[in-house]
Amino acid sequence: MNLETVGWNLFFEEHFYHYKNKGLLPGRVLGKNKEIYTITDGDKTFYGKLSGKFRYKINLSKDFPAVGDWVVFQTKENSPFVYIQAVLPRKSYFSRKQPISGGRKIKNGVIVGGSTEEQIIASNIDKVLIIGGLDGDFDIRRIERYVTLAYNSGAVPIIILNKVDLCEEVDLYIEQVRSVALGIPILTVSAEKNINMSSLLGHIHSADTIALLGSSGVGKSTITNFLLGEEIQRKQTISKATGKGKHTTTSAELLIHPLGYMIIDTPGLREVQLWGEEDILEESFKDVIAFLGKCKYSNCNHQTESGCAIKEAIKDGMISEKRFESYQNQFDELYKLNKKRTQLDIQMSKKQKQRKLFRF
Ligand SMILES: Nc1nc2c(ncn2[C@@H]2O[C@H](COP(=O)(O)OP(=O)(O)OP(=O)(O)O)[C@@H](O)[C@H]2O)c(=O)[nH]1
Ligand SMILES: [Zn+2]
Repeated sequence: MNLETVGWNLFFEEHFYHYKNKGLLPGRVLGKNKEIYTITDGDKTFYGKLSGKFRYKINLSKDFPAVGDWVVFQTKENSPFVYIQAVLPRKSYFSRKQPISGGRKIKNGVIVGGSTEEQIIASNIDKVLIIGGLDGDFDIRRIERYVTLAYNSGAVPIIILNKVDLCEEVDLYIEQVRSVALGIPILTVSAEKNINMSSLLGHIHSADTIALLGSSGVGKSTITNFLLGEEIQRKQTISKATGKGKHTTTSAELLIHPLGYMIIDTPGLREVQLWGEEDILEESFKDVIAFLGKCKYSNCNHQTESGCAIKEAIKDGMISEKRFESYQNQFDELYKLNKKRTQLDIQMSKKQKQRKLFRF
């Protein structure tokens, strides 16, 4: 066992304490293929299945092991598999809403209708790299969403503006990003031309687990390749797209660099949506929230009312209209989600009760 090399620390050690004397072992989930989990203890690789007891105990998608999780398992003599008994609490995680029943539609890029459940995409991440491209596809509103997601995950965000080789007005972009990413480091790099990539390496330490967020084409694969080196990519990835020689991520995986840092590369992370309570915006929209509650009327809609602190802040250039609009959009999205979540919680507890009645 060489647990520290794959991110083990005091947090997990404390939670493992209950299992320590029961002949159980800890390991980190590197990937999942159907019902089989690939697990490492820093030295050896194991193939794990859920134990019957654990499977019976869990109901929700978020209770299943996810890539990056620390699990507790039991080995069985003469079995090629180990048996997962528990998932240790997550220090940080990315989740998304997963539609679990029909009747859903996509409206303005947001899933509406149907039932929703939280699905963990990547767990125990230390740093999240939010990637934007300094080219024609630059999208500040996207970066703004990723900032909310990053804060909500509990990981430390770092913003990377890639393709600096294609951009002549870098400062203008940095200024825009700074206004939606308060207090987050912003690095301008070119992964392809290897410009300023050492500044990124300076933010990454041994035993760090890293995830990358960003729209299609901003350079996530190029940055991942840079960080991991071609060799690891070739050895560990599952397939390459035919013809283009481009790396495609077909399933979630945690890739380990010999220097000790790890990257979680999952297709799910690439299309992640907001999930959380409305208050997750407190961190990412500090600038807007500072003015909320300061309007003359407590039920102010921030439209045409007199004494509206938001309208005044916009007029005075303290916040931009677009920024407030983004806040409202993200808030609405979370509000709708949480209404649905409450319904789902009621459904789930009914289901649990039925199961209990059936068994006892
Ligand atoms: N000029 C320039 N091009 C880059 C740079 N980094 C990546 N690219 C190019 O941008 C394109 C997209 O890069 P990828 O790394 O595949 O982007 P991605 O974010 O992984 O995209 P998806 O796999 O669609 O999510 C490729 O053609 C890269 O060669 C850069 O620093 N400068
Ligand atoms: Zn107002």
